[in-house]
Amino acid sequence: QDLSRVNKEISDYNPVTQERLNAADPSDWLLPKGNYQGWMYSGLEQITAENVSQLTPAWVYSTGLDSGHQAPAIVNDGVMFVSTPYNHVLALDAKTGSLYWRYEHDNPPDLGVMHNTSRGVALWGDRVFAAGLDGTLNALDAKTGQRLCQASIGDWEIGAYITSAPLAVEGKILVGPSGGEFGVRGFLEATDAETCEQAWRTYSVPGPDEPGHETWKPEGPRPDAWKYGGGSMWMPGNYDPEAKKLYWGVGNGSPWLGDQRPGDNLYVASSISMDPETGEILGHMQYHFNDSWDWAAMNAPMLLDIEQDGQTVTGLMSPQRNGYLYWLERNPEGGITYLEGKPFVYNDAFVSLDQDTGRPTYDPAHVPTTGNKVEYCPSLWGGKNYPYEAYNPQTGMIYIPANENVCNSWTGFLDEDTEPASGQWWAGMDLAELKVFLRDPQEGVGQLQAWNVNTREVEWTHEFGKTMNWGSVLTTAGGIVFNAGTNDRMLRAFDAESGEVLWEFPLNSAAISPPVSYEVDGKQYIAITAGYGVDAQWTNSVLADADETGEWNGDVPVGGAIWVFALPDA
Ligand SMILES: O=C(O)c1cc(C(=O)O)c2c(n1)C(=O)C(=O)c1cc(C(=O)O)[nH]c1-2
Ligand SMILES: [Ca+2]
Repeated sequence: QDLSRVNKEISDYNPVTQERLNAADPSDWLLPKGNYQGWMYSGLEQITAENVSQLTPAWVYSTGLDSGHQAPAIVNDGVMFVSTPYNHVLALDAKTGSLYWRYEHDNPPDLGVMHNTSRGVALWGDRVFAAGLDGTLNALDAKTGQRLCQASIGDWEIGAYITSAPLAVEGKILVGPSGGEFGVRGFLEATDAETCEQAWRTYSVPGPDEPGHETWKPEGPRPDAWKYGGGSMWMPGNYDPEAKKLYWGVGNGSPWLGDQRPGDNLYVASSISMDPETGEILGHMQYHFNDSWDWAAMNAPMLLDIEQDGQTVTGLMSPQRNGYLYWLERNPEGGITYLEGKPFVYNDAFVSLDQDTGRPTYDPAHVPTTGNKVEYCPSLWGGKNYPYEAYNPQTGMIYIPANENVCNSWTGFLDEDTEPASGQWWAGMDLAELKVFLRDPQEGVGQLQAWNVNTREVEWTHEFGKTMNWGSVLTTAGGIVFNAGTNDRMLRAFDAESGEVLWEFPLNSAAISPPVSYEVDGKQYIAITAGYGVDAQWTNSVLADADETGEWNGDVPVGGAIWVFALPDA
């Protein structure tokens, strides 16, 4: 059937090669985070801290859909691709905003998934790869949006839907399904970009005879807990093209209660390195063993150089959902070693981190257990959730979209009535009884924090007040940091050095997608898709309802629109 409506076929499309992906030409935005290292950094410098206050909309395009728009605009040589909730893909002229084509994925009519979002597409050759909530990976003709082939990765009926952006590496398209709340055993799958055939699949929970399987002790209420242990890989990873190593994040354990799956539970709540040819797991850093908070570790660490004992080492950095910022070392063989971890928000469950390994010591009062009501901070959504942090090599700072001051409590139970991986909620807690609250009801929540990579200290913090921050961060060679994601629906520009607010603009809806930058015909653009929904909207309304100060805006408009900004013509 015809899933793509073609308005105007794209002529002379510029095919995407490994060389182009490795080089990350700043006029393009070919990867979810701009480069393989995961920096959310643009080398363009036409828009500067001095002139950013003159930014004006160049064009706006309504997606025609509501709910949470989380995809960055992917831009290849003047052509923009945006994926939406319910898996539409729009191809647009990045300069004018006129539509080339719209692909509407044929999700089953009875599709029901917990997060109906999409975090972007992958480009390879003359194809666009879009995952479906139904668990498919779809290869589209970049010129027309026609579907050329399809792979079945997950199965939404067991809870293995896909929200992640796929990542293209050396002719393979890598993506994993969600399912950490549904008793799905997580995995990452590589699909051949040409044939849509499976190249490899690696489970994040090791099976019998695989290293790490011993961290799933057959001693709890379910001796075979590993079979449905969660650890979904629901965010796109990063890649070291020189060492040819993948870096991916692994999500929470399933169910959420660690005492129902005794042991450390590798590779839940870990960053792992993998061989892109075979999918073999080569190294790991588990941030917190036996995850019991849904804190997960789904965001891959950024690849950057850091200073350690007066030496420059190849490193990894990651502000994790558990509220700690980590400095790690990576070696060419894929090994990952811990250097340091520091809290960027209040965490009451970690008493300390082991100096050599980073392994936390827990305060048992704040570790959820079966049969008990337990309170902990940060909340299950974490000190930050899926939004991307950014790294600016010119300032030497990383910029973290943080949420301080949010805590929660819930009661764990052993669910003996539901089959794991049956598509039914299987987290071992009842969402209807979840209580989300502020540690200090007078204080605000959302922040943008700037940390110096080498001194390992905070340089500045912007506090947004009575709102969460669900916005990914973009930083540029023009000395700017862009961030949206707040309930006042502003897109803001900050001075990258000082944190001063230089510009703000109210979008039609709050934007929870990553801002990006690109260039066409010598002009620099900033693009962001607005469209509030999913957990950002849910947490905001919970906190607005609980607010007693009257300062919390619970009335945020919805609706998807792609916004593109530029400086006025001289
Ligand atoms: O464990 C998982 O498989 C999984 C998947 C997803 C998802 O696919 O969006 C989310 C989460 N967990 C999650 O814990 C979470 O807080 C979350 C927020 C959102 C969102 O889109 O707002 N998705 C997800
Ligand atoms: Ca989860």
